Amino acid sequence: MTSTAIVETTDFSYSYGAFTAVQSLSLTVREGELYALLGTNGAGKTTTLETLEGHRRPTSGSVRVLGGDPADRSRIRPRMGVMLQEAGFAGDLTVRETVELTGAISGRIDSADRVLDDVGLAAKSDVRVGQLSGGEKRRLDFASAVWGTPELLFLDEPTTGLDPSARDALWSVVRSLREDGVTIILTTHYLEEAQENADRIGLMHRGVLQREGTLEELVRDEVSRITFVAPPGRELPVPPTSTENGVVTIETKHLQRDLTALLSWADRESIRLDRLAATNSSLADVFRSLAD
Ligand SMILES: Nc1ncnc2c1ncn2[C@@H]1O[C@H](COP(=O)(O)OP(=O)(O)OP(=O)(O)O)[C@@H](O)[C@H]1O
Repeated sequence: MTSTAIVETTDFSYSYGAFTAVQSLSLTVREGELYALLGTNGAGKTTTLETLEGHRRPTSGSVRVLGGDPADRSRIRPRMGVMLQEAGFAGDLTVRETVELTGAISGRIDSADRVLDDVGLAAKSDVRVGQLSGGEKRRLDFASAVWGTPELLFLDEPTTGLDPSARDALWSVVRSLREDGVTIILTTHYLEEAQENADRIGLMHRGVLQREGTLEELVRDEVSRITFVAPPGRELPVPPTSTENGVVTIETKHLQRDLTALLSWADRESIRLDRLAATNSSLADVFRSLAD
């Protein structure tokens, strides 16, 4: 990975009137990275994306995209693909006409057959956009964003409304774009998608970037859980965090050490640990710790 900053914000804030939606955000996304901007509802993710895309001017602070001002449309447009939450295509154009029109506006060169095939819309190319299902419209949004392989791609909740196979197909296109070196900024409420695909993750809450790092860095300080049902009245080798309806829960930051202690003890004492499960800390745990 090279060290060129593709997106760089310094102390960026955005206010809607008296309400500050994004507060002092300093963020750097480097060339070839997939950065997932996650957060609670109303955290300021879309406002941030819309500013990076050049649709809003920062209230204060600086925002640089591809080395300059994102509002400089003629410079940025050929280099950037954007999949908004709602695109608003003209309903009377066909799928092919739409993707060719938005492609022409981008200034990048591509073929409608190739792009529509990639996103699974080849069979719908002559259908009018107004007749598409919600999920098919999302795929058309995606097709327009990836037309001509932009250097920088914004995906705002790209898989919302997609069925599991359409979701897999979208991620397979995203992975091949990554192989081509495309820098991607994503927002999603599907944490497992960020967990699987992002190089780095930023977590926003109430306008503030609260945590940022790789998945490993983010979950490092969260607790893992061991649960089981053990015969009552036996002293456990690791103190339980809670016991409810006979199910013992041990919360720990040392999963391997405590699980080894527990299993060795059970083996020595010939104790059966029913319904034994060990769960690693996940992004969902980090996420929950954000919200009050
Ligand atoms: N046009 C607007 N006028 C006034 N307030 C707005 C406007 N657009 C957004 N907001 C407010 O700004 C805050 C941030 O909104 P934003 O859409 O950026 O959040 P988000 O993180 O994308 O949320 P979600 O995950 O729910 O889509 C919210 O409290 C929202 O109500």
